[in-house]
Order: sequence, then structure tokens, then C-alpha cells
Amino acid sequence: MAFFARPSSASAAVRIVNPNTQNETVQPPRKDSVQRRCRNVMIYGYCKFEDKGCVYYHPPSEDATPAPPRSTSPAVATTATSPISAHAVNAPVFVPKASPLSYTSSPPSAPVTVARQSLASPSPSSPAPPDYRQSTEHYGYSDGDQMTELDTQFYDGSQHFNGYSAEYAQNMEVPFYTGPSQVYMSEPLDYHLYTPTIPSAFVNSSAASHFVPPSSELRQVLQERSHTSRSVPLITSNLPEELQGYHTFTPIDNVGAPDRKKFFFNFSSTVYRAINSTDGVPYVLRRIENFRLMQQTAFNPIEAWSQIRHPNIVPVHEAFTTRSFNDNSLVVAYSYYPNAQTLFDAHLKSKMSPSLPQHIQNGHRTLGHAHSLPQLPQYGQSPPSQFSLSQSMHQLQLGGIPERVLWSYIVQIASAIKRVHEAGLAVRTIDATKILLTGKNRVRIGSCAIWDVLTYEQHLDIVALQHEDLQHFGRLIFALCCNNTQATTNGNFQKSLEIISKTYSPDVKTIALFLISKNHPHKNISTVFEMISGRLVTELEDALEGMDRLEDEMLSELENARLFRLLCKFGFINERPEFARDPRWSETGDRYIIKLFRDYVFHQIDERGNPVTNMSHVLTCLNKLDAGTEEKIMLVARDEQSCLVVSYKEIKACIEAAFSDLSRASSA
Ligand SMILES: Nc1ncnc2c1ncn2[C@@H]1O[C@H](COP(=O)(O)OP(=O)(O)OP(=O)(O)O)[C@@H](O)[C@H]1O
Repeated sequence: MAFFARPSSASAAVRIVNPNTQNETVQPPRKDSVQRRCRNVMIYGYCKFEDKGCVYYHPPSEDATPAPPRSTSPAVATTATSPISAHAVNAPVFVPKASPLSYTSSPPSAPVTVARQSLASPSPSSPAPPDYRQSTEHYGYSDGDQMTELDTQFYDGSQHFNGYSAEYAQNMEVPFYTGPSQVYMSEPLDYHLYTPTIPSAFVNSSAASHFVPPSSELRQVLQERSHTSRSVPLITSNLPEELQGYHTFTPIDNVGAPDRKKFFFNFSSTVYRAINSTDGVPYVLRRIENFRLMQQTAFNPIEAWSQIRHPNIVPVHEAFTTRSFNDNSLVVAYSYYPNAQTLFDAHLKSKMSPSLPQHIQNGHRTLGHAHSLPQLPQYGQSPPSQFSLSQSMHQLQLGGIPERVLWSYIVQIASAIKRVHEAGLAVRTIDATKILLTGKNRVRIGSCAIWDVLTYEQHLDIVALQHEDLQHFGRLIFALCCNNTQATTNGNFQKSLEIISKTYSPDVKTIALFLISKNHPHKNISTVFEMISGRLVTELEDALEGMDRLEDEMLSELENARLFRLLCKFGFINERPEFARDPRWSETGDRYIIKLFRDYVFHQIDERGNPVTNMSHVLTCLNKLDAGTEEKIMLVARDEQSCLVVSYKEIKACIEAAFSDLSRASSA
């Protein structure tokens, strides 16, 4: 019979050989379970529950098989000195009922040399080993079995095992039971080893939440953003190759468009994306054309703005002047949000269809679009009433945005204004063309600080500017509700008010009127927050739900990196063509164990000979391998004539050794 012995390296891997080759005592016929030998005696040499109610048979001390010393090499662990006889395998084994693949894993214990009947052909002359591949029922551990009463004595469900701790390693003989449930684990579940998922009752990845689209759409949107931020324009003529540490300039607005507005004091502005050579990150550079900065102190507001970090404000990074565009330009650098849209583009631009925006008519929703048809109720949410559904439809048909989205914008923008006002600044860019939609219903005020630089010499009154912010905010609400940027001017005011009264709740009208009012005695951002306080709870709930969703998405990706690294190493090591004719490479030492382990992970078959393609088995094995746990598994040779009992820790060492051999060779 062939078997493998690792040549010289120390290992606890223990081969298991055919019991026919040994001088076995004949296994006494099986009795009922009360007469069966206690497995603790088989494995540890004693049972600490012998006198505490363990119902299994405990032989007198001279019969008790002592625990074998941990072998340092499989060559040492020969069958001649095998301290545990073949009938050891008939001792009660705790096999997880729930895990169909667990027959090949053994409970953590000291290395054991056990005689093993060939899995393929049990010999009638030798004691019948348990058929690990058969019914787990037979050895299944249930509430009524041996361990239930005993183990609950020392099981502490609240105790957390750390598979890496020294204490854990020393106490490996402590059996691992998961408490009074029926599930038996051969190894404690450890956060290093697997990724539990959040109960789907709370997180539904296939449904859109207020801030996060369904999983598939989210992935697509992220891919598109990544694609956009890496795309390079075909023609970038007339743009500087390098400017103030930025390179790869790409215009991201319509530079040559005839209807370009002159937003900043009649200064034209152009927006570019450029890569910063210091950190390699893309930024947005807004260039104010033909502007000559008269004094260096005009940059003071930039410094104040760069201190402001708020989730609804596009961060300001730096500013500089340049003549590289063949004029005197002021350039302000901001964080870049790929595929961001202005509120104007998202909600107000569409002249094609005054009733419904085009992307809604097409049934196409992207993350950047805040428009969404009234959504079906989701788990845990009360369904919208018939009234609110018809309200939303009505709002959309009139071209305005749904009320829920509108309140979300109001809360976010108000929150940004509050932060800015508290910092002693004014926003000054509360305008549909300067507020960006950077995610589903997520808005950020952009182009901040520019006005302050442009008007630095005018020494404007900050309180008046803050007051103006609120007025602009009111105008924005009117524009969004009525789908008209001129909703409050050109004699449209009364008509706009009617539209709002008809299509939105009274609260919208109240806040919009309060914001555009002049000379209101208590008009400040704190009063605004008092007025919208009822809406904050909904916003908070939706934001937290979005966080749960994103965490859930992240969980599903968490293991990728470590598993990918492991699989790469497998790929490098296994079946290298240059060693194809050299069995010493793949059939000996570490590489052989790795090869068998790969079979164990990927090439298992079920009792009917069909391939097992169980991803969770693969993930569990690879995670345990990556963590290098002490848990032992049995690796069976392809001819089923020999097998090895080896721990994940040892397999990990084998992989690392084989991989570093290859790395050394490649670097040499
Ligand atoms: N920080 C940013 N990240 C990503 N894209 C941005 C950023 N700031 C602006 N943009 C994009 O740049 C484009 C041009 O912005 P801009 O503010 O010039 O809008 P605009 O409507 O063209 O206004 P204007 O007519 O005043 O130039 C818009 O599509 C906007 O989405």
C-alpha cells in the first residue's frame, strides 16, 4: 500500500494506513451506546466527565489508551507505534448533523494515528470503520445524546473564542460545542473564518432604499463611476500638460456650448478634471476665466473653506492663479465626484417632456437621478397610502419632484447651510446649477468659496449674505416644485404658489414662503431647523437604512482579497508545467499536501460520486487556511490508499514554503 511521508520537515501530519497491515485486536462487537467506549478516553487518555455522569464506557486505567505525544514528523508516526487501535474509530464521533461535508474533518485534538479502512473497500476481516460519508444521523449529535447534558456545564455561549490567541491554542483539548442547540461545530466559529450576513429581513439588497439603489444597480453605477474617472479625452489640445501639480486635464462641462451662462459676476467658468501628481487622485478644477487677483489675502476665504468638512458640501482643496490658459485665471480645486449631475441637469433641464423626465419615461433610473417613481413598500416600512401614491404621481406629472425627495434635499441643504453659517461664512452658491447630485438622492453644494474670492475687496456684510442664502434656498424649492427656474420671478409667483399648494403638503409651502420672505424677524437657519424637525427623523432612518445596506454590500466583498491571494498562490504552485515530469515536485513534500488539499477543497464528490460544488465549503476551507487554524482535516490520496491528517496551520505553512520557493526562484 502506498502512502506519503513528508521527507524531513517537521510536521504533525499523520498518515493513516490500512488496518489490514497491522496487528489489530479484533474489534469487540458493538454494544448499545452505553457500552461504547468514550471517545474522550480514546483521544485524551481520560475523560474528565467519567465520574460526572458520562454514560459511555470507561475502561480501567491500564486499558485506557494514552494520548500520543504530538509527533514531529509523519515518518515517526508509523503504524507500528500507533497508540490508538483501529477500534478507536468506532468510538462515538460527534459529527455535525447540519454539515454534509464534515465527514472529512476531525475534531481538534492532539495528532492521532488511526488505522483506517480503505474508504473504497471495507474488509470484513477488520472492524468496520464508521462510514464517514454515510449518514450523519448515525453519529449525529442531538439533544438526547451524550454531550447535551455534559457540555452545557462548561459551555458559555457568551464566551468569545479568538482563534489566534495563545490561550486558545493551549486549550485546544476543550471540546467545542455550540451550546444546547443541535449543531455541533468541530471548530468554534470565529470572526476570522467566515462572514455572517445581516438578516435579510433588515437588509434587502434587491430592493432600492432611499439612498441606495438595488445591489445590481449599485454595482453598475460604481463601475460606471470608476470608468468615468479613468477615461481620458481623445483631444485635449490647448490645455496645459501640467499645472501646479495637476496633469491630464479633461474638460467636464460643455465648453463650447452657445447657451453658457455667466454665473460668476459675468465671469465665464470652466470645469476640468485633473489628476494631482502628489496623491494620484482626480480633482475638479474650476477655472474662472479672465480674472486678475489683486491681492494675496483674497485667498483667505479658501483657507477657511478648506476647513469645512460636511457630507453635503463639496470639499475645497486649494486655489491658485495661472496664466497657463493664455489669460489670467483663478483656479479652485474641489473633490471630484464622477458622474455627478447638477440639480439643474437632473430636474430642471428637461424640456423634452414637461410631464415626466425622460429617464423615468424610459423606465431607466440611475443613481444620479433623484427622480424615482413611487416605490413599492419594503420590508419593515408601512406601505404608502393610496393618497400619497397618487400625490407622488401628480407631483411627477406636473414636472416637480416627489415630496419625499424634496424633503431629503431640504434637510441636506439646510444641514450644509447650518454648518457654513456656524463657521461664520455664507454659502452663496445655493443654485440648481451649483448643487450636485452625487448619489441616489444625495446632494452636495459645490463651487463654494469662489464668490468670496471674487468679491473679497467689497467687504460684504456676512449676515446679509447668510440671509441671502436662505432666500436662494427658498427660490430653489420653488424651482424644484414647479420645474421652473423662474418660478418666483417674471410674474410667476402666484401661479407657482398655486402649484405648490395643489401638489405638495402644506409644510412645503410654509417653509418655501418662510425662506423667500424678506425682513422676517426670526429668519435664520436655526429657525429653519425648528420648522423641518419633523422630517429629520425620516431622513435619519433612511440614512441609517442606507448604511446597513452598504455594510451588507461590503460584507459580501469582504473575503475577496484574502481568498484571491490564496487562490493565486494555489495557481502558482499547482501543476506547474516545468515540473510535470518531475514527480518530486508535485508528489512530494509540501506540494503533495497542497495538491491533496486542493482536491479536498474543490474536488470532493458526494456518496453517489457526483461532484460537490459547494461554495460555502470552499469559502470555509480557504478562510480557515488563511487564518491557519489548528483544526485538522483528513486528506485522502487520489487512489484512496493513503491519507493524511493535517491541520490547516500546517497546510498554510506548506503553501507559504512552496510559494516562497517559487518566489526565490523567480527573483533569482
Ligand atoms: N466636484 C465635482 N465633481 C464632479 N463633477 C462636477 C463637480 N463640479 C462640477 N461638476 C460637473 O461639471 C459640470 C459643469 O459644472 P458647472 O457648475 O459649470 O455647471 P453648469 O450648469 O455648466 O454651470 P455654468 O453654466 O455656470 O458653467 C456639471 O455637469 C457638473 O456636474
